[in-house]
Formats: sequence, structure tokens, C-alpha cells
Amino acid sequence: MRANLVLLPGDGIGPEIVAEAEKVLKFIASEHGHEFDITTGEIGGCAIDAYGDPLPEKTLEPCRNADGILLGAVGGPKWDDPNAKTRPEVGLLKIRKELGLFANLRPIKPYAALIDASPLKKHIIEGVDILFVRELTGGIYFGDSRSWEENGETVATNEMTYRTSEIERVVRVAAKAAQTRNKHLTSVDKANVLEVSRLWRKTAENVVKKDFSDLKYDVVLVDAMAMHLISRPRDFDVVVTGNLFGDILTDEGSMLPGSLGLLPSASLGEDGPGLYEPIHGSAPDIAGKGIANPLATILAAAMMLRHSLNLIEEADRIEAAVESVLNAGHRTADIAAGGKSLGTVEMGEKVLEALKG
Ligand SMILES: NC(=O)C1=CN([C@@H]2O[C@H](COP(=O)(O)OP(=O)(O)OC[C@H]3O[C@@H](n4cnc5c(N)ncnc54)[C@H](O)[C@@H]3O)[C@@H](O)[C@H]2O)C=CC1
Ligand SMILES: CC(C)CC(=O)C(=O)O
Ligand SMILES: [Mg+2]
Repeated sequence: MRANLVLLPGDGIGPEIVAEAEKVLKFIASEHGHEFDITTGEIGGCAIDAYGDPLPEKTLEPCRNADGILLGAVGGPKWDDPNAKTRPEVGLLKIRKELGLFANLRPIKPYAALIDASPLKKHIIEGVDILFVRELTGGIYFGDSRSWEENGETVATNEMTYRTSEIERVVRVAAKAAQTRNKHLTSVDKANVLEVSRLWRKTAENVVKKDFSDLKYDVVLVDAMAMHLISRPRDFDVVVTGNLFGDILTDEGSMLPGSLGLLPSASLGEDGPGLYEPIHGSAPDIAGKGIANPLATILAAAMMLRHSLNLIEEADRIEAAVESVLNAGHRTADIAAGGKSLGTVEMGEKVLEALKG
């Protein structure tokens, strides 16, 4: 098949990890007779430096016409000046919004070989298989924000807003996913305090009652969910929640497999290209050292093949290669548990070797 793929490496470790995923994509193309037309664009801090804009039209336009987009990460201390006109993260929020990518799929399935990498006990993480569906284009990250002076001090506010239609569509995505899995959907909110969460709860319940009555359905408050996620994670199948709660809970959830560097994600809309990225950020503390774990980005590339290009066999093959590399004992520093570790490029090479068989 022919496919237009756009790579957006971004900042910090972004270029290092996307380079390894690109090698995997090129290998898969050559092995399976596909033609991937791969172009690269700037987003985030590097785009601010080059164009004064974290998401210039020059980057966005090819993305609109792409079959799939693979992003590294944006941001870093260089662009953290609170007085700066714009921030790298604005580019990320904007591309998600512009492409209508309202559903962010974040699977969490610990690897048997990595039991020691997790800070949690074996009996807690064994058998865990959770799919988080995080709403991605609404909520507090997209609400009005402002700050002002009042009574000699500064006040700042961010609004969290959701519309019924925004909640309905993401709950539908999650409920459909649950139907193909273990038929259990959990909605996470803070309906004991937030008006917006009361709308979320009522809307989610209506959708499930009307169209997904075959599912086991429950609701959990977000503070309790933060605890249940690491005390009884096996009890969850598909979890649907808003933008902020999903962002935080999935970083926490990365401790089930043992590292942020292992979790990929797919951001999907009604139609158009999907955007695929690791769930982590630009990791400025390790950027440039060649030690970042590229596996989350390689797994994000596999999700792109699966969800946007319908190349299921190829996606399965990459995921199996990652698993076999871990089974063989290869580790980057984040999952080495103090043992011997490989660099980013070496880990990428191990995945390629596993793909070659
Ligand atoms: N999707 C994106 O582009 C995201 C961007 N960010 C941005 O990234 C910057 C740094 O944010 P942080 O809070 O430090 O979060 P982070 O996710 O970049 O890093 C948190 C910790 O995890 C480690 N880590 C992350 N990815 C890793 C990998 N692949 N291999 C090994 N270790 C890894 C880092 O070294 C760090 O210790 C900020 O500017 C933030 O806004 C944060 C989250 C997501
Ligand atoms: C700009 C942030 C919302 C990025 C982030 O932390 C995420 O999407 O996980
Ligand atoms: Mg995050």
C-alpha cells in the first residue's frame, strides 16, 4: 500500500525516539512491499525557534492530508519563560483540536518480562490490561483562561467546560472498544464536586443505558481511581474520562508496566488522519544523552499501522518484536532496575534485529 506519513519529532528526546520508530517503519515498508512517503515537520519549541509559531501552517497542512502522523514530544525549559508569547504545548493542543482528535486511546498492559521494572508487586500487575480513553479536545485545557490583579495580588483562572455532544462521542468510542474487549466500562469523574462532572456522569450513563446495555458499567470518582489504579488495576477494562483526569491517571498508570517510556497512544477523530505519540513528554532531564526509551514511540508507530492504515499483521509484528526484545532481557535505563542498560539507538537496533528474526 502507499501511505503518506508525517513525522513530527518535536523537542527534547522527541527527535531521538522518532528516529528509531522511523527505522522500524522503513523496515516494515520494505519487508511488506509498502510505499511509505515519509515527510517531517516542526512542532513545539523547535517550530517557535524556526517560525515564531508552535504549529505553523507549513506543518499543519501536510498533516491534514496525511494518512498517519507520528509525534515525539514538545516542550522544555528553553521555552518555559512565563512571559513568552506562546509555548510549545500550545502547538500540541492546537494540532489535536484542528484535526478533531477527540479520543485518545492509551493502552496499559504490563509485560511479563518487566515485572521487576514496576515499583508495584507482582500479584498486583499480573494480568492487567486496561484501555484508557481520554477525551482530548475539550475540558480545562481548552477552556477560557485569564489572570488579573485584584486587591494587590494576582488571580488566575481556567474554565473546565464540556458539552453533551463532546461527552457522548468519546463515551461511544470507549463503549465500542469495551464491546470488543471484556465488556466492562468505567467512567471516571468528580461528580461529587464539579458541575461539569455531573453532566459527564449523566451523559455517559444515558449513552450506555441507551446503546450499550450489554456492558458492565460503573463510575468511580477520580481521587479514588488514582488509588484503585495501583491497588486493584486488574478490575478495570476500558476507562473513559476527561482530558485532565486522563492525562494524570495514565502517567500514574505507566508505573504498572514500569515506565512512561513504554506507553504509546493513538489520538483519533471521526475521520481524517490519526495522530500517534508516546504518552510521555520531551524529558529534558535526559535529552541529548542517547538514553531515552524508544519503545513507546515504536509502539505508537505500530498503533498507527493498526488504526490508520489497517496494517494489522505489520502492527502485530512490531508489538511482538518489542515483547521479544524485552523477553531477551534488553533494557534501557528507565526499565533496567539498576542492571545493565542500552542506549536509545541500541534499543532501536534490538527491535530491528527481532523484526528481521
Ligand atoms: N505529549 C507531549 O509532547 C508532552 C509534553 N510534555 C512536556 O515535556 C516537558 C517535560 O515534562 P515532564 O514533566 O518532565 O514530563 P516527561 O514525560 O517529559 O518526563 C517525566 C520523567 O519521565 C522520564 N521519561 C519520559 N519519557 C521517557 C523515555 N522515553 N525514556 C526514559 N525516560 C523517560 C523523564 O526523563 C522524566 O524523568 C514539559 O515541557 C512538558 O510540558 C509533557 C507531557 C507530554
Ligand atoms: C500539553 C499536555 C496536555 C501534554 C500531555 O501531558 C499529554 O497529552 O499527555
Ligand atoms: Mg501527559
